[in-house]
Amino acid sequence: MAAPDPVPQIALNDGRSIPQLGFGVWRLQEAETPSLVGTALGSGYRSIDTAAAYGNEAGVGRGLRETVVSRAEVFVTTKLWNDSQGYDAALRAFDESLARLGLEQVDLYLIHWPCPDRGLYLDTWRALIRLREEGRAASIGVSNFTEGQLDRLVSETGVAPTLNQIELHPRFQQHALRAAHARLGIVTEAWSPLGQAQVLDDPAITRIADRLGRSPAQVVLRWHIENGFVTIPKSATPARMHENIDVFGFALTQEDHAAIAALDRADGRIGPDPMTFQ
Ligand SMILES: NC(=O)C1=CN([C@@H]2O[C@H](COP(=O)(O)OP(=O)(O)OC[C@H]3O[C@@H](n4cnc5c(N)ncnc54)[C@H](OP(=O)(O)O)[C@@H]3O)[C@@H](O)[C@H]2O)C=CC1
Ligand SMILES: O=C(O)C(=O)[C@@H](O)[C@H](O)C(=O)CO
Repeated sequence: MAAPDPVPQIALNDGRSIPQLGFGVWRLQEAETPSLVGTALGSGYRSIDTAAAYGNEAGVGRGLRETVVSRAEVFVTTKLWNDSQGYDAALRAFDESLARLGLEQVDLYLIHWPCPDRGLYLDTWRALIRLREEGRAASIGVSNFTEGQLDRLVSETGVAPTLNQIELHPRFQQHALRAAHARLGIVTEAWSPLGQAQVLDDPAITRIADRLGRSPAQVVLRWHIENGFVTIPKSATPARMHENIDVFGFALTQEDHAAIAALDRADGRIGPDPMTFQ
């Protein structure tokens, strides 16, 4: 199989950068994770997105240790789960994640969900700022935060997250939140970029795929790339993992973008609502 073109880097507001396309590992079983991480790295991925809640941080760590790719070449993201919010609890949870990963530092540490009813995301953010100051989390960010919650982090601490990882795919395009990110200098990272495969059989996508001689997943991922998002598709299927990173050798037209823009729906959310998810 030919090697795909290299993945571009996206600049973060702290002077660092993140590969624009990475490998998401939600729902990978711990036992299969090391070998699939190895396959991803062999396919050219240099960014892995895990979380304490995924139960596979140890598998990610093992996969990283078992590869010939050096640790310095791989951007590792993990996330703090909701029951570990609060200043001291967040510091403990971070230590536990590092121990499971077997790493001394992660490239990016995220608050997984804001959990507004807990009232702790601001204290949690202060803990992440400390972790960044200590250098153990090279960059820090959030996931599933709303515009109001992002504004509050910035106004209370003066530190904007590097990125906000949010549900984003052709059926749920998040225009308002993306505009807030642009205003605050926050990168948009898309989770469930393929809409958990539910958008792949949409005729608007398959028509473009047929014309370009590409797969529907490649069309959707190319749409993310051309919009400037960071994106983290998941697959447990080696051929699809390779296909998903091979999206840098073709381009969509303005007509393609218009057709995909028309797929946005007010009720297109697949995952939980960040305002209520605990
Ligand atoms: N911060 C957050 O709250 C969240 C973060 N995430 C992150 O985002 C990542 C990606 O999101 P996820 O929800 O997994 O969904 P995705 O949108 O990445 O879709 C994954 C699904 O699509 C299938 N698939 C992948 N590639 C192809 C392809 N080329 N052709 C056909 N089907 C394909 C996979 O099947 P198969 O595996 O069988 O190949 C799987 O069923 C997660 O792994 C996680 O890292 C996800 C949800 C929430
Ligand atoms: O995958 C993630 O990162 C999530 O947060 C999801 O698992 C989320 O918890 C969910 O979809 C629960 O149904």
